[in-house]
Amino acid sequence: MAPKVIENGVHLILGGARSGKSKFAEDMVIAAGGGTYIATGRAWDDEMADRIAHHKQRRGPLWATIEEPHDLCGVLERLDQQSEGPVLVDCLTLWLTNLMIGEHDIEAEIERLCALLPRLALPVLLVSNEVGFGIVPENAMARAFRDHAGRLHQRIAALSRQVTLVVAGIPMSVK
Ligand SMILES: Nc1nc2c(ncn2[C@@H]2O[C@H](COP(=O)(O)OP(=O)(O)OP(=O)(O)O)[C@@H](O)[C@H]2O)c(=O)[nH]1
Repeated sequence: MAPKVIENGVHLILGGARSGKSKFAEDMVIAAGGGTYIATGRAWDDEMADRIAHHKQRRGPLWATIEEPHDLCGVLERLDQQSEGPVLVDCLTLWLTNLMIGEHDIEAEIERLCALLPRLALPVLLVSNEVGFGIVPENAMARAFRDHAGRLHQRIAALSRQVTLVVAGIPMSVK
């Protein structure tokens, strides 16, 4: 069950694929009367396009949606000047994937995000995939991704007011 009140500051929401992490975060924003959804995902094939259409339909009219695969910090900075409502970012791991594919400077982007988040007046919910529980991936890019994600989560968790791990649809409070 989602907490009824969204507190100021950052709330990191972790979970595996199809763990219910997005629904948990969305329910919190809906309970607060709506907000802005920042989608970092892209419709790279028909299956993802179907999923995105399903997500849009599920969210309904309480939301403003911004689709931004790379410049997450730029969008957050603009929103912080324009609105007061909660912002949900879904998800950090797709943002990392997009940065890796686009050969961006990942460490610099992580530094930029970690410097920005504590300065925001907006309540921000950050959804991300916990990818570190499995065996060591065979290919180098997957290992680099897993390592970037693990380090990013540690940095974000340290500055977050709340951290929740969603397991099989059940939110577990970590911080
Ligand atoms: N471009 C775009 N992407 C979206 C939109 N809505 C959702 N997404 C993307 O869809 C992704 C979630 O897709 P799924 O694979 O279905 O869900 P999941 O996160 O694995 O599942 P849960 O753990 O249950 O949340 C999010 O990370 C978003 O980036 C949208 O309106 N536009």
